[in-house]
Amino acid sequence: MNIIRTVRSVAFSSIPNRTLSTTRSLSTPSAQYTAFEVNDKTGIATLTLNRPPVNSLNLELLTEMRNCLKDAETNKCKGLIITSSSNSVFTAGLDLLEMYQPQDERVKSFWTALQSMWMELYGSKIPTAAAINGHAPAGGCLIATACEYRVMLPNFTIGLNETLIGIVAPKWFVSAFLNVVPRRVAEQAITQGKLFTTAEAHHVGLVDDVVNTKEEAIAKCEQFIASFKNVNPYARALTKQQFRIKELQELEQQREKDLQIFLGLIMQPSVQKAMGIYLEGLKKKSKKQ
Ligand SMILES: CCCCCCCCCC/C=C\CC(=O)SCCNC(=O)CCNC(=O)[C@H](O)C(C)(C)COP(=O)(O)OP(=O)(O)OC[C@H]1O[C@@H](n2cnc3c(N)ncnc32)[C@H](O)[C@@H]1OP(=O)(O)O
Repeated sequence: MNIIRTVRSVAFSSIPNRTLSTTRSLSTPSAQYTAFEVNDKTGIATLTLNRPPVNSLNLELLTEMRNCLKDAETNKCKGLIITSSSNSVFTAGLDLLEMYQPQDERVKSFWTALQSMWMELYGSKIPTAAAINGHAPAGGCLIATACEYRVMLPNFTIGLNETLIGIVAPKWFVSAFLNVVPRRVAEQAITQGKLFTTAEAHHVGLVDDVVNTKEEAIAKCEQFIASFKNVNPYARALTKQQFRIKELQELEQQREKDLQIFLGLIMQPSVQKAMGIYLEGLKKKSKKQ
């Protein structure tokens, strides 16, 4: 696999136009699981999740994602695309190992990092798009629905499958899902823990477009971001905020309560048992392959 490096704090306005190389990626020693590149010509940033084998979202990956999101906004990038370095998994969602038999302080930091990353992405002032080039269960779906636009490759799955693991998708997971699919579809799917195939997701509006390759997916995201080229960025950001402020304020005001509810739920012996069985099943399946 290519080693992807990360750019930090590169002001887009300070990047000269270059004809040969059109992306800039600098390394920072702290970035382990993400690549962050800014296209010199378009000003669009791409955040690539790179934590093999399945990009499961642990504390470190979530923290890196948040830093990249902040950088994209601070550096006035024209938009942000999130994708994966894997050919088959966008992200497998939250790292179950962070929640199974967890250490007290770490699991608190983990959930707090998830809240922060989500608020940064959902509330981002710049246009955001997900190029979903693989499976996107649970936390993967959360990231996709926090973006303004989603394009997906065929024959993968996406959805909030928490109930199948014996856990509950918090309200803010559900509210972002509700932005993109009708309430009746959402209630049925989330209570069932349904994972939609790409075709089903497209049918219900969970994804906006379906294309065959990652390159086409990135191009679609770029087109979406370019569709704002004649729109005042400040007016756009304030307008977007009007649509999203309620969920953001709700979580901001209830962060501690949300954390305590999360801890209370995952620390229940029955939930730990269900998670253990689920993880065991994943490991058995993985060994058979
Ligand atoms: C009232 C309000 C209350 C609120 C309370 C809050 C409660 C908590 C809410 C938590 C919310 C979020 C939930 C999540 O995001 S949980 C994660 C859900 N994810 C999944 O179910 C996906 C599981 N994975 C898969 O289905 C598959 O891995 C895949 C993504 C389809 C990819 O398949 P694959 O064949 O390519 O890879 P596979 O062989 O299965 O896996 C390779 C190794 O990776 C391990 N693994 C997979 N997923 C995870 C994961 N999410 N976390 C940790 N580890 C994972 C897998 O076990 C294999 O490991 P190994 O190689 O055997 O060691």
